[in-house]
Amino acid sequence: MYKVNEIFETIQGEGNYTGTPAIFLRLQGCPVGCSWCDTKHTWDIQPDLLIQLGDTTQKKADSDHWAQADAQAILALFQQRAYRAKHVVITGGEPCMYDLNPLCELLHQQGFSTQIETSGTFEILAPLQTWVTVSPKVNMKGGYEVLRSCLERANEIKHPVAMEKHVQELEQLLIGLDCQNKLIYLQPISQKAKATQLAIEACMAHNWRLSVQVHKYLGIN
Ligand SMILES: C[S@@+](CC[C@H](N)C(=O)[O-])C[C@H]1O[C@@H](n2cnc3c(N)ncnc32)[C@H](O)[C@@H]1O
Ligand SMILES: Nc1nc2[nH]cc(C(=O)O)c2c(=O)[nH]1
Ligand code: SF4
Ligand SMILES: [Mg+2]
Repeated sequence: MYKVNEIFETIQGEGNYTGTPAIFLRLQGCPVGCSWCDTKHTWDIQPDLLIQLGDTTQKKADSDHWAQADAQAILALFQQRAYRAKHVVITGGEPCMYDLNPLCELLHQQGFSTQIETSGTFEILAPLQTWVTVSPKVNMKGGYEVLRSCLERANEIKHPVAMEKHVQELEQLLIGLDCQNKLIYLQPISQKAKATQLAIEACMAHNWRLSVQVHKYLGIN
C-alpha cells in the first residue's frame, strides 16, 4: 500500500522531461529534513489526516492529508480521471521509502513511462525502465545521506543550489562516478536571483545543465 498526498496532471517542470505532460503521484512521508524543501506538508504521516484516494485529486492548496492505495487503485483513478498524459512522475515526500516495483510494473504494462524524483537516501526499488532523478541531499537535519548506489542508478542528477558550497558538494559526489550516460543539472533553490545566477555560472563552467522549475514561473502545479 502507498500513502498518497496528491495526484494531479500537469507539465513536468524540472530536469530532462521538462515540458512533458505528466501525471504526478506525490507520496506522503519524508524524514530527510531539507530546510528549503518546497513540500514540507508531505513530511509527516498523521493518522487523523487520512482521506479517500479520490480526494487527493481535488486539493486546492498544499495539505498534509493523505490516502492509502495500492497500485491497482492508483491506476483505476488515473483511468477514472481520464488523464491524457502517458508519463507518470512519482515524487513526494520521499517515494523511495516505498517499494515502487509493483506500481511501476503495472503502469509499464498499461503503456505508461515512469519517473521517480528521489533524494537518493533510500535504496531505489523500481524497474530498470523507470527514469530515476536523484536530487542528492548532503548534511540535512534528518541525518540521511545520499547512497552511492542511488547515484550510480541515476539517469539524471539534479542538485539544488543556493550557495557556492552546494556546487562543491556536487563536485565531491561526482568524483569517481561514471557519468557517461547521466545528465547533470543544477536547480536554483526557490527562484532566488542569487541562486539562479550562481547556477548559470556553475553550469557554464562545468558543462552541466540548468533546471529552473518552470512550473513555478508559470504559476501552475
Ligand atoms: C520536493 S522533492 C520530492 C522528491 C524527493 N524527496 C527529492 O528530494 O528528490 C522534488 C524535487 O524538488 C526539489 N526541491 C525541493 N524544494 C526546492 C526548492 N525550494 N527549490 C528548488 N528545488 C527544490 C528537490 O531537490 C527535488 O529535486
Ligand atoms: N510541474 C511540476 N513539475 C515537477 N517536477 C518535480 C516536482 C516535484 O515536486 O517533485 C514537480 C511539481 O511539483 N510540479
Ligand atoms: S528529501 Fe525531498 S521531500 Fe524530503 S525534505 Fe528534502 S526536498 Fe523535501
Ligand atoms: Mg514540486
